[in-house]
Amino acid sequence: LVTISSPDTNDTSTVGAMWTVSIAGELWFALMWVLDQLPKMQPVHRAVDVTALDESLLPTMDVFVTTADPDKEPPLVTVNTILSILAADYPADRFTCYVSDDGGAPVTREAVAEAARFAGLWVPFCRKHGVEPRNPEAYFFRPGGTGSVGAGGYKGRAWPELARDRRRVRREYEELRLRIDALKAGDMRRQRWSSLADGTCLRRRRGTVEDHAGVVDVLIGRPSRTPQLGVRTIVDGTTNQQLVDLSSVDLRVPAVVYMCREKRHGRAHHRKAGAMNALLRASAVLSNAPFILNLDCDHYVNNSEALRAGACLLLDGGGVGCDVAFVQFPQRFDGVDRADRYANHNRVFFNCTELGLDGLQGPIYFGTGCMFRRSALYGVDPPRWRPRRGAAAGKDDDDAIKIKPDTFGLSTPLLGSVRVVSEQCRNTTTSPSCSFDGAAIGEATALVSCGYQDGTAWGRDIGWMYGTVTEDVATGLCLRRTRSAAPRRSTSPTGCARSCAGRRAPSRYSSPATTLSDSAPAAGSIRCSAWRT
Ligand SMILES: O=c1ccn([C@@H]2O[C@H](COP(=O)(O)OP(=O)(O)O[C@H]3O[C@H](CO)[C@@H](O)[C@H](O)[C@H]3O)[C@@H](O)[C@H]2O)c(=O)[nH]1
Ligand SMILES: [Mn+2]
Repeated sequence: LVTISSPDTNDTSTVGAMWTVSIAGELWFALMWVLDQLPKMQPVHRAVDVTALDESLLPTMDVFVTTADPDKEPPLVTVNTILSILAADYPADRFTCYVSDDGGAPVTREAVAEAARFAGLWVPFCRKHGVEPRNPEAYFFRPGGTGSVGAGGYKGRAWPELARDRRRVRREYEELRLRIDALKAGDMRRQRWSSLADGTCLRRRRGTVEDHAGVVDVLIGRPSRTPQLGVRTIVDGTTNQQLVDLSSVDLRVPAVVYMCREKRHGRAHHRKAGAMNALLRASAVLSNAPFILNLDCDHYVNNSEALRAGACLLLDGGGVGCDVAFVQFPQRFDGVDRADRYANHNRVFFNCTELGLDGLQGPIYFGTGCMFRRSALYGVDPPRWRPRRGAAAGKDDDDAIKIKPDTFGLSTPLLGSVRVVSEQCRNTTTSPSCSFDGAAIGEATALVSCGYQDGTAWGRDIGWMYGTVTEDVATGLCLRRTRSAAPRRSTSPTGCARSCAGRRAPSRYSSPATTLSDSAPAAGSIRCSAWRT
């Protein structure tokens, strides 16, 4: 730098300015580097032992899938995501898959119904042979998928039987793909036709329909509590041909609910945050599960034990599970490059930064692949932060929560469900009542109308935050925001302890990150399809 001089003139002022700017730049980058290193000083590596979970005490779970535009997010990708969820290793009667279709597209609705039908074969097949991953496209056709390899990676008992079953299921899956292609082709024809006939029904902005009624539709109801074994075959409806012998396999498939929130021209819809809050409300009056897993439609569950692993951390988290607001799974983008030259596996962020942040107050919520505690999304403080109002009377009523109607809106069933959840942290094992009857569906439809949130705290103090394009980061940070006084109790709550996870030092709600996918095969991770939209 010292030797730089202007060749044409003796004017040293230009050189001085350049020198100053470059030194300032270097100092800035040095500061950035130091700031970047500080959060990584205390990385926390967690391991879970899903076998320690008591099967009969597993809490219920609601899984939310968001999709918005069938042109940018192919319905086949959404179908595969849904199938990877339905086939997850979690009791079928204890979780519900909610699919939000923000575009209100008939093609998405039909594709979800196709997925629900195909799940009747795919889910028992996965259970029978313990296949991984449980996304059929990845299983059959991706380079890492075990659906095309020999007996080497096989976990089940009967290799010849797997080979036979796999051939048949693959044929069915290929037919499903063709049906979805046909749906898409039909949809495009319909659009062209209707745009000629009646332009008003196609008010579109950036690819998504902006004007449609709210719909809540139960595609698969809640299955029975007891396994349905002993059925000899699944019979193909058209050819009456035996497909797969499922005589000793549980045939139950988890419940599937299709939802499309109401959208009206000129109203603010708040993009994904609005869709997530609509899902939160609708699911509250249907299944009201204490734990919620959130996935974008192009992010599938790569490991069938992911739901159990997340539940493990939320239940126990090293003895203070009730203080854990969310568990963020790593996101890996598949299929771009096996050697990962373009860093699609996000190793620096998920294996380093997020673990470091876990050692501080918890990692950042990254929009997808995240398991939440419902009460945290409602702004309910964790038990050790609640004032001990009953202490003077010798009674600990920490769990008593004040729920104001103007916060949540006027729906009485919703307020009732919020009360149940906020009092539940000590005992997530008593499943809330779950109902998919006509009254509940009607209430859920009212809750996804676009006027419901007017004058309430949705998007501000509860649910996903509005007013930002990165609602994920904002929501994650708000969950850790300290609102009440310092903790009164330092002992861990004992009601939901399980022997499974790592250590914790939170301020308010904490949120472990998991790197489970890299450490052991019995682990959870969320994989992303090859593209991002
Ligand atoms: O009006 C909308 C817009 C989007 N989405 C859904 O939201 C998700 C994410 O939207 P996308 O446009 O795909 O954003 P990305 O940049 O791919 O997503 C990343 O960044 C977002 C904003 O930070 C996060 O919400 C996402 O979870 C994260 O994966 C997708 O499932 C969409 O279907 C809706 O449901 N309604
Ligand atoms: Mn996306």
